[in-house]
Amino acid sequence: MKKLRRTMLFAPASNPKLLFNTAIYKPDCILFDLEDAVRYDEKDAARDLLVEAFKSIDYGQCEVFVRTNPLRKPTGEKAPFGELDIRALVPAGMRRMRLPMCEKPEHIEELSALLDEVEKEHGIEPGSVKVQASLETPIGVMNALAIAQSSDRITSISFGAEDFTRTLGTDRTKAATELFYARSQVVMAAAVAGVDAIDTVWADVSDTEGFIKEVESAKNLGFSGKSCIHPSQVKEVHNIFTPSMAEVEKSVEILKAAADANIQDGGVITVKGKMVDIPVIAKAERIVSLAKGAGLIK
Ligand SMILES: CC(C)(COP(=O)(O)OP(=O)(O)OC[C@H]1O[C@@H](n2cnc3c(N)ncnc32)[C@H](O)[C@@H]1OP(=O)(O)O)[C@@H](O)C(=O)NCCC(=O)NCCSC(=O)C[C@@](O)(CC(=O)O)C(=O)O
Ligand SMILES: [Mg+2]
Repeated sequence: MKKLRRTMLFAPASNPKLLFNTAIYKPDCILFDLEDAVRYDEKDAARDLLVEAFKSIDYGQCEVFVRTNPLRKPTGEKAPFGELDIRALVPAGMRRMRLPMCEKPEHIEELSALLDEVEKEHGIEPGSVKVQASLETPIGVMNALAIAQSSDRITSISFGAEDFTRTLGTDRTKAATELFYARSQVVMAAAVAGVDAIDTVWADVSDTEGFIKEVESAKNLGFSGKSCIHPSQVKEVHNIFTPSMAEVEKSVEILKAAADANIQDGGVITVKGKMVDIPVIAKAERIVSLAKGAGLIK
């Protein structure tokens, strides 16, 4: 059954209330942020709060990620907080992290070497900490496939449109034409590497209509889910990324007919006048797997 990552709800780790409350909105994943949503002079306090949260709060079914600070500045020099974040949070229980501003496979290799060291030092199973590489610059997007294939730790890659448009030197528009090539590159790299692709945030919380259009477009492009910044966005994303009961029933019917006709490995039939062959069967299996993951069917 596919692990669903339809929603990743960002919550600044410097906000103690959000450390307690975010799971009640039932996102598939919570993404506690230590990077851009945390003031520079609150980075150490936010990390300390998050360490305590990991030790004392049960997040239930939510998969908990931390967006740490990066290990490197854009200039290539060592960045101030990334290593401190990892050395404090892995022993506290962090097993999923997003690396922001990932630009090349060497960034993942450096991170993986640090994680190897910290896991060993604390007697944690090697490779336990899984990584989502965040591609937020033209060079990061151009290197998407090499990054996605750079380590067994990578289970997903994400796209960050705010930093992407900043570093490209353009504006983020509602039409999103400036993002089309980059988004396509990210989903194709994820498909080739066999990992999930998570789309970027939508900052205008009040514009629900625009948000829904963007989420539908992300799903149609091939993303597995979307980063969210506000609880109100979670339900909309789940609605769009969860198959409807009509789709599920149709898929179950296709799978049953394919099994009865024994065409899983080749051959063609029609179901309700529509052709069913290997790709159609595979898509029906995907829908059934998503429906099981969402608890729609057993
Ligand atoms: C925007 C705002 C301050 C508004 O808060 P407000 O409190 O004014 O909102 P209200 O509507 O009043 O909240 C109603 C109730 O919901 C609760 N509530 C609100 N938000 C909640 C939440 N997130 N989690 C749990 N609970 C929440 C709240 O506590 C209240 O609870 P209650 O009082 O009990 O009713 C808040 O949402 C917030 O901080 N968002 C996250 C911001 C953030 O992390 N940004 C960085 C990530 S993006 C980025 O970096 C771009 C990127 O890097 C990457 C990429 O794109 O992927 C790139 O380059 O592109
Ligand atoms: Mg960013």
